[in-house]
Amino acid sequence: MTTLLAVTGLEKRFGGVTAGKNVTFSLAAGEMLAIIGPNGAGKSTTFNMVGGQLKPDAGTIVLAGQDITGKPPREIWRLGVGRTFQIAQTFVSMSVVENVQMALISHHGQTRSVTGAATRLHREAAIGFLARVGMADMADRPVNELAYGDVKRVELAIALASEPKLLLMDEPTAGMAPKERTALMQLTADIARAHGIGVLFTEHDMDSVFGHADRILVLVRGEIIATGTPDEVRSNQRVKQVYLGEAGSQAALKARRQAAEVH
Ligand SMILES: Nc1ncnc2c1ncn2[C@@H]1O[C@H](COP(=O)(O)OP(=O)(O)OP(=O)(O)O)[C@@H](O)[C@H]1O
Repeated sequence: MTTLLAVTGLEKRFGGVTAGKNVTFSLAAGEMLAIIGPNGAGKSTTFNMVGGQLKPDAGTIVLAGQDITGKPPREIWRLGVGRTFQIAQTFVSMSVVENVQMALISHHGQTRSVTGAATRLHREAAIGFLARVGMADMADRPVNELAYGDVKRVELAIALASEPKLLLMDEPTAGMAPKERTALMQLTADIARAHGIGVLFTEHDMDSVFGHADRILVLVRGEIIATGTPDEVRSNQRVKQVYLGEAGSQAALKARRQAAEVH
């Protein structure tokens, strides 16, 4: 598999706190990589260094052969690192398709030239992205009338509209019911594989992680203590000791079995 993202020796300190220490990993196109670990382990820090919101103290981040280390977020986004965001309150009264059109307008750098014509621009392309997430038939509904799981799918379509090579998802299933979580993660994995998009995500929900990640990276106090397939990570003794515990390990096993039934 081709390496999409290569992260080498990232370091980040906040005063006396080590939030990243020799963080090294790679991610292939079409791969779902989860970062897990206890609160304060450095998951968001790692994420934000890849997205450009934080500058690493040391180390390199290479995306599709291009060094993006320490570049500003907007440039990193332009070079192909997308991110899912909650739809802002100001946009929820707009329709589903208009939200995706706005993302396309921004992606094509047309924000300044748009006046009142936004409703017509990129409508077809926007519906194409909605079709990818199974929301084309809801295109003209206002976002604030949708069920929460559907809002999450629209957020995914918005992120896809910038045609990212790599998609960052920070706790994508937070606040969702278990069934909706599975559906969103499965949809994300299908899209990632079909379009060769790499997905880096953090998640506290063990079912989402162990059921849908291709590989998992375990961070503790800024350091990677294990990387591997869900089964390798689940049965790793150190991970069991310092993070999952017996209950977490059992939950992970259950998630693996459920995922195997679905596939
Ligand atoms: N801007 C900052 N200033 C100072 N300390 C910070 C800052 N951001 C993070 N930290 C510290 O760095 C460590 C790692 O934090 P980070 O948010 O990356 O962890 P996390 O794994 O994402 O945690 P959580 O699961 O709670 O979201 C923590 O000790 C945190 O307090």
